[in-house]
Amino acid sequence: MTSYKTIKDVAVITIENPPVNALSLAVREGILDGLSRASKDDTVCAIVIIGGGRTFPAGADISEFANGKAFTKPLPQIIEKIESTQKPIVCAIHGTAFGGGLEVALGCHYRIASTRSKVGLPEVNLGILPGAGGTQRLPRLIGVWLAAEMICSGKPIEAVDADAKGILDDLVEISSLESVQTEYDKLLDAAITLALRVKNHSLEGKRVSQLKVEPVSDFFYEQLALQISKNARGMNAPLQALKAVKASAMFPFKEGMQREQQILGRLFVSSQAKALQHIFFAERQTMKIPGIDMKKGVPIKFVGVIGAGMMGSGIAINFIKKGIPVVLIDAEQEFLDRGVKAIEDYFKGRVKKGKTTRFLADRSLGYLRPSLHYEDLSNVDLVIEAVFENLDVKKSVLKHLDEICKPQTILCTNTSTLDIDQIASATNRPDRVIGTHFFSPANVMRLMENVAGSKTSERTIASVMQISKTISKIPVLVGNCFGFIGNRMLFPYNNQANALLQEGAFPHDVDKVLYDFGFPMGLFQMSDLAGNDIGLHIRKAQGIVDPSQRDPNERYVSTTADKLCEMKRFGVKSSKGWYSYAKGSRKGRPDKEVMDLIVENSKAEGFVRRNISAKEIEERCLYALINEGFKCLEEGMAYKPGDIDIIWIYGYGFPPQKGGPMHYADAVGLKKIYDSILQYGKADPKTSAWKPSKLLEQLASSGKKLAKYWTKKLKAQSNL
Ligand SMILES: CCCCCCC[C@H](O)CC(=O)SCCNC(=O)CCNC(=O)[C@H](O)C(C)(C)COP(=O)([O-])OP(=O)([O-])OC[C@H]1O[C@@H](n2cnc3c(N)ncnc32)[C@H](O)[C@@H]1OP(=O)([O-])[O-]
Ligand SMILES: NC(=O)c1ccc[n+]([C@@H]2O[C@H](COP(=O)([O-])OP(=O)(O)OC[C@H]3O[C@@H](n4cnc5c(N)ncnc54)[C@H](O)[C@@H]3O)[C@@H](O)[C@H]2O)c1
Repeated sequence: MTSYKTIKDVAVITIENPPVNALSLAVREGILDGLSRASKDDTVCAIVIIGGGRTFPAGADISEFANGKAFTKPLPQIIEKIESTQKPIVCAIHGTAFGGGLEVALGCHYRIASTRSKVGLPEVNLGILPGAGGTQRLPRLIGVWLAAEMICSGKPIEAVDADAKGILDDLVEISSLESVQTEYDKLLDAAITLALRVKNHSLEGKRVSQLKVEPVSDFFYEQLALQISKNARGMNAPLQALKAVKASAMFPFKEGMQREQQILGRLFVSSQAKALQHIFFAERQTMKIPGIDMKKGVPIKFVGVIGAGMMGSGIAINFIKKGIPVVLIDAEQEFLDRGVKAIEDYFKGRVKKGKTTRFLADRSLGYLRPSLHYEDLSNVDLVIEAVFENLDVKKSVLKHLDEICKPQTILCTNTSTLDIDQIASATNRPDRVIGTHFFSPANVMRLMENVAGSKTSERTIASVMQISKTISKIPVLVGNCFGFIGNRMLFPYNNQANALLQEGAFPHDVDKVLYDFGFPMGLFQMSDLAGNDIGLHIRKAQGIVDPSQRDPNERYVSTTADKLCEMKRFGVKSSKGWYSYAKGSRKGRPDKEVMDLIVENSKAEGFVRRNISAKEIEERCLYALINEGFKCLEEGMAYKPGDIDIIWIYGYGFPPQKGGPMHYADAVGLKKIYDSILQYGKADPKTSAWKPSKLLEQLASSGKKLAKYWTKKLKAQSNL
């Protein structure tokens, strides 16, 4: 896990724990061993600590938090040992020196970094704080203001910025074209040169823990706490981290460290830390699917996008930003021009905001080729259609593509609801047809539901999952069912919100509960933002708007939603929907007209309105959502509970500190949820969403947790 060598009388401790050199127990032991050897060897005049491969450690080994290994030879002790070593220690940073990695660097006496590297303390994103002295050393090095900002936001910074802030002693210029090996060689060279230069220098002023912290006024802490409460609403760790930073300015180092460790201890066992660490791993597990070998994917070097509308133009941006050429097709010149303009405007905006340069923006735009002719797609490796949501239109587009594209081309559909198998049946290559469900805005939202049809091949799945990663998306493979996973689960959740209106609640009551739970906005606000006509369109396609076509045994909850559309209350775009909006504003106000309509409809539909508690609103919306998640798992439409959590966090704003709906279900207790579902179902027998999932029933009665049960199940499958 570490190696040791000497170069020109400098001991070099190299951390070798790929892929990110996490500071596992074996690494910590290796560092201790290296320090001891170097201290004892009289020929060694200085020490360099460097990461092997592509990076300096990206942090403590997160998997050791759950199994308790983090407490054996804990990192704070190792860093204390580094700092107190009598020979100068130079830390050489490339890649990402994050969390414990940066804390190790802060324990070293000198720090140099490649200009390509990044440093940061992202622990708050995992529900904890920099717990190896980061909250005490960083303020001593760069001052409370800058340190608090970095620690409480968790955002990494570029090496050049870190140098300007005073974190680094020197930078090693590395161009973007140089290989990681060249970067490593140059960095090591510079580190040894620096080590030899300072070998006889006193370490006075080089041990960061001995530096003084300039106190700042309480006003600063209050302002930052306010900002944190707004930007990281509902998250505990950033505010607790701020307390630890404050301690650095109030107490000597040793006492500050005690405060840091006390706060860390509390955060470590918090439900938020568990949830956020679950999300960290779940996000990285989406590519691991039983029976799919991701290495079987074929490289995608040339892409076609059909439909230059809102989704098509956003989808095209993802590829050209990564230098993958795109032919963008539309049926009409006017719509093609509009799509191209939207793409150009996007890049102009980025240049204006300083997020890219004119040169890079032009280079990306150079990869875009607008066209009205399908024939220009004859050579692409993959095509994504984003034309109107109509089965016949999509089938005819895919049939045409099947005739024009080379036989290996993968044909993707961005449908939100339609059956992938039916769309694939229009082609002679159903094995190469797959759903790629982007979320709007497609160039911003990181989630992609990739939908496998019954005939989609392993190669097609692997290719699409890989290209999704290449364009920086978080791909989740899902099964082919109505609404896939995200929208399918949205239906019962939304259904309960509307049912609550019939029984006594108003939109702002429901939305407040969901906002307080941690969603960025409630369901009615979301519906107003997306456009209430979308829901109506779906209900019409389901044939449930016309009372004569409805199943009399299923409760209909959308009378008010339907009437809102009749009244042209489509939402923000028409300045009125569930709420009313001042022109140009997205902040809605409760509207008497809507409230009267809700009361009138309740009466007409035979409900006696009652006060509904926040607890009931929360339970009904969330438990209906969770029950559907269980059904997706038992039907094999979702492969892992964590996949569902990722979809809901990245696609629908489920609060990450609660870990996603399936993690949250385990935290609440499956028996409690199951019993409540039975109770709500008894009171409302005409809502099929209350029919409990078999899987939920089985786990609730056996007292098992979903996460454990599923991990065991997947293990058993992979051993078959
Ligand atoms: C007394 C108590 C003592 C406690 C002291 C606390 C000390 C400290 O303050 C706490 C920390 O450092 S907290 C940590 C603070 N640091 C952070 O929060 C940084 C977390 N890491 C990242 O942000 C990203 O991984 C990078 C940007 C580093 C690389 O991105 P990329 O190139 O897209 O790569 P990728 O796909 O993301 O990962 C590749 C593989 O590495 C795995 N893995 C990664 N980091 C890991 C870790 N720390 N650990 C374990 N594993 C880690 C990852 O799961 C994946 O595994 P798989 O099996 O192949 O799926
Ligand atoms: N809008 C969303 O929020 C969203 C989210 C996820 C998925 N989707 C799905 O993405 C698809 C597109 O949605 P949108 O909102 O971008 O629609 P849109 O109406 O903005 O764009 C559709 C474009 O397709 C073009 N088009 C229609 N038929 C064509 C054909 N035969 N050949 C070439 N071009 C053709 C139209 O001219 C138009 O420019 C739909 O299937 C939709 O369900 C939409």
